[in-house]
Amino acid sequence: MSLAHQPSMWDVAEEPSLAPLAPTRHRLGRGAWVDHLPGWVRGSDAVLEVLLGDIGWRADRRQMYDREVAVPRLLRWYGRDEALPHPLLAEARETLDAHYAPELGEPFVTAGMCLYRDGRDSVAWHGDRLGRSRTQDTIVAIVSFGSPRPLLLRPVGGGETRRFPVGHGDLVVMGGSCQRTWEHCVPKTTKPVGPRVSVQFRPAGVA
Ligand SMILES: O=C(O)CCC(=O)C(=O)O
Ligand SMILES: [Fe+2]
Repeated sequence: MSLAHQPSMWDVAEEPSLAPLAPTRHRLGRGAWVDHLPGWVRGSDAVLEVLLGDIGWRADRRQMYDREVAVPRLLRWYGRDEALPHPLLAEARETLDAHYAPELGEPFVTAGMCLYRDGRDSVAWHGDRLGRSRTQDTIVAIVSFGSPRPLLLRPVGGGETRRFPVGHGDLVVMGGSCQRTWEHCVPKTTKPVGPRVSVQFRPAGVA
């Protein structure tokens, strides 16, 4: 066998794995906080490749006043009983469960996914307030893959905007009263950015 055909470490994509879950907590005020851990997932390329594949992404439309408009991102929802498309994501959910159980008191059950195809895709200012999160504290954990985009947060009713970069393999966790007392968004950008996939883990009854 010639040397040229021997597999070398350079040919083999890094196996995805998780760094120790030791995020930095940012207290936002009003009982809201954000935990941020850049680079939580190592070797994220293999996960991104699966997420950008044919996993059943849906283009939604919604009513906006008197017209129907395209939702500016693709969506995929994994309910309680559906296997996640990459084992690293199941491991991430288990690790998040163990870490946040003392505060959350219940497991993360669903995984909502958004695919931002380019800078024209976005999510407008909102809180995840469908369900119990409208009235109760909860935790939403987001793992990002692909091109970095910022997640912005601002207090409901106005105030200073906080900016958390969410890049390939980064973890951002919104907790406490964050969904009720703050809003978040991923703005559009005219910069040339590639696709980004956001994986949001939520407890039952929160959306
Ligand atoms: O893209 C993100 O990380 C945020 C998505 C989001 O806020 C949502 O789907 O509720
Ligand atoms: Fe959200």
